[in-house]
Amino acid sequence: MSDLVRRAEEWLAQDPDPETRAELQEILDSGDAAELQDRFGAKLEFGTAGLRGELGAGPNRMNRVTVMRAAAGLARRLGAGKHVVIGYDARHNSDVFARDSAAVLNGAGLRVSLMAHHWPTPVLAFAVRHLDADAGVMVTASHNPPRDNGYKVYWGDGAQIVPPLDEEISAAIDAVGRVDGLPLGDEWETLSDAAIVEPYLAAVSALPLGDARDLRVVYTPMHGVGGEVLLRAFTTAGFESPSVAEAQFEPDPDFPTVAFPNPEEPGAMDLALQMAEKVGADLVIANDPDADRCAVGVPIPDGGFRMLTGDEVGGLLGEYIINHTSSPDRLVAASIVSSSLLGKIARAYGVRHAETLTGFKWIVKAGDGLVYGYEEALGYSIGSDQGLPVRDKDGIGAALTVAGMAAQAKREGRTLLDLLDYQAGKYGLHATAQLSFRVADLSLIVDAMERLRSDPPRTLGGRTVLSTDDLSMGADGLPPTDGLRYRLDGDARVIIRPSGTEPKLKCYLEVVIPVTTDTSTARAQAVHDLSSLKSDLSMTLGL
Ligand SMILES: O=P([O-])(O)O[C@H]1O[C@H](COP(=O)(O)O)[C@@H](O)[C@H](O)[C@H]1O
Ligand SMILES: [Mg+2]
Repeated sequence: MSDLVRRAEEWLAQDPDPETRAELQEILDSGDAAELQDRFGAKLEFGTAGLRGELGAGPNRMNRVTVMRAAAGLARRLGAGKHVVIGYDARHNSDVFARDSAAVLNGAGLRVSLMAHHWPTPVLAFAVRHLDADAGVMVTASHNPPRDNGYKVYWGDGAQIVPPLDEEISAAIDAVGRVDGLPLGDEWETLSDAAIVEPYLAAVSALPLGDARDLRVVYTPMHGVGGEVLLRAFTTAGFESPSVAEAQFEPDPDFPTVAFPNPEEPGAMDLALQMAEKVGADLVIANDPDADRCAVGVPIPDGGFRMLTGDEVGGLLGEYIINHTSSPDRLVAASIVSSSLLGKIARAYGVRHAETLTGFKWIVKAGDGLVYGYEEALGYSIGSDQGLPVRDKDGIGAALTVAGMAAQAKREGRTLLDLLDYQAGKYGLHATAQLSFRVADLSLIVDAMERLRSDPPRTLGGRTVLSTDDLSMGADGLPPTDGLRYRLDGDARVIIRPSGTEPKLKCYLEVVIPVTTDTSTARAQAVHDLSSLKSDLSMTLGL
C-alpha cells in the first residue's frame, strides 16, 4: 500500500490537469486501496490498436500524464528532427491530448504537424504517407464507451505499429522521468483542410467505384467525426449527398442516443434504420465514431432492413475489388477471425490470399501487391492496382466502394442481397457470428482461457472438435497471440480470444453450408447451427 501511495503522490505532483489531480487527491484522502491498486498497480499497454483505456488519474488510465509520457517515449524512439503528424477525434480531452503530444514532441526537437480539426482516423493514416512523415498519432478510442480514450501510433509506412516496435516504444516510455520536467515546444504546423482533407478526398474518390451513381443512401457517423468528410466524399465521387440521421450527426463525446457507439452493438443502428424506412433508402451506412469502421444495412424483401455482417460485406467487397483490379501479383488479406470465404474467392480467381492476426496493423502488412484487406469487425481497406491509399481500415473509402457496388447492382436490377445469394451458390454459404462477453474483472477472462486449455472441449454445438490450435504457440506461421482455434466436424470453426481493446472475451464462429436446394434453406440451417454453437459456448465458458 505505501508503495502505491508513494507512486500516487509522485503522479499527483506532476499532473498538469486540475481535474485528475482532484480525483486522485480524493482517492488518496479516502485511503481506497482497491482504487489505488487498479490505477497504480498496472499501466496501459499497447494492445490491438495502441493505448486505450478509461479516462482518469494514474498510469492505468488515459490522462495528460499518460499521454505526455507516451509522446516523450515516442520522441526518444524516433529521435530529434523526425516528423510526426497528429490527429484527434471529438472525445473528451482528445484535443488536449493532441496538443500535449505536439508540445512534448516539438519540445524534444521533432517536427510536428497537427490537424486543424477533429477529422477521421483514416485521414490521419493517409496523412502520414501523404506528408512522408516518420510517424503518426491519432488520439481516439474509436467505438469504445464515452468514458474511454486512446492513442493509436503509426509508423512511416502509414500502418499502426506492431512488435517489436511497440515494445521498444514502451521501453522508451518507461525510461521517461517526470513529465513536469519535459521541455515543451510551441512551434508546430497546423494542417488545414486544403492540405490534408482535400488530398484524402481525391484519393478515395479515385478508388475503383464504377460509374453507376443512382442510389439513395442514409448515413450516420454515430456522434463521431466521420460526418462532414463522408458527405464530401460522396459528393466528390459524384453520388447524391446521403440523408443523415440528424440526431447523431454532430460530434458529441457523450454519444447521447446510443448505449455503445459501435454499429455492431444492439440498438446502435435504430435511428439510422428508422430514417432509412422513412426515405425508402437503398443502402444504410454507419461509421464508428473515428470513421475507420463501416457498417452496411440493406432493405429486405418483406419490408424493413437488415444489417450485413462484416464478413458478408468483406466477401462482397473482396470479389468486387478482384473484379476491378488486374495487376498480376494482386494480394487480398483478412484476419484469421474473419470468414474463410475470401480465401475461396481468391482461389477461384487465381489471386494470392493471406491470413493475419487480428488488428488492421497486421492486415495491411500481409505482403506486397495488397489491393484489399478486411476484418469481420467492420474494417476494410480498399485499394486499386496502385495499392491502398490508406494503410489502415478506412470507413469512408469502404462506404464509397460499397455504394459504387450497390449502385452498379441496382442498375442491373439486383441488390446486395442478390449478390450474397450468388456468392453462397458459388462458394457455399459462409455464415459467421460473434459472441462476446464483457467483464468487469479481467481475471475472469484469464481464468476462462485457462479452463479451456486445461479441459479442452470435445464437442461444440453438437459437433466434434476435430483439431485445436493454441494460437499462443503460433499457428500457420503467425506470431504467437492469446487465442484458441477449434476446427469442427462439418466445416465449422470457432476461435476464442481476449479482446485487445476492451475488457471482453470474443468468440468468432463460422459454419459453411453447401447450397443444395436454395439459399434460404441453407440460411435457415446456418441460423440454427450458429445458435446451437452460441448456446453451447456460453455454457462451456460460464461467463
Ligand atoms: O477499435 P478500432 O476500430 O480501432 O479497431 C481495432 O480494434 C479492433 C478490435 O480488436 P480487439 O478484438 O482486439 O478488441 C480490431 O479488430 C481492429 O483491427 C483494430 O484496428
Ligand atoms: Mg474505429
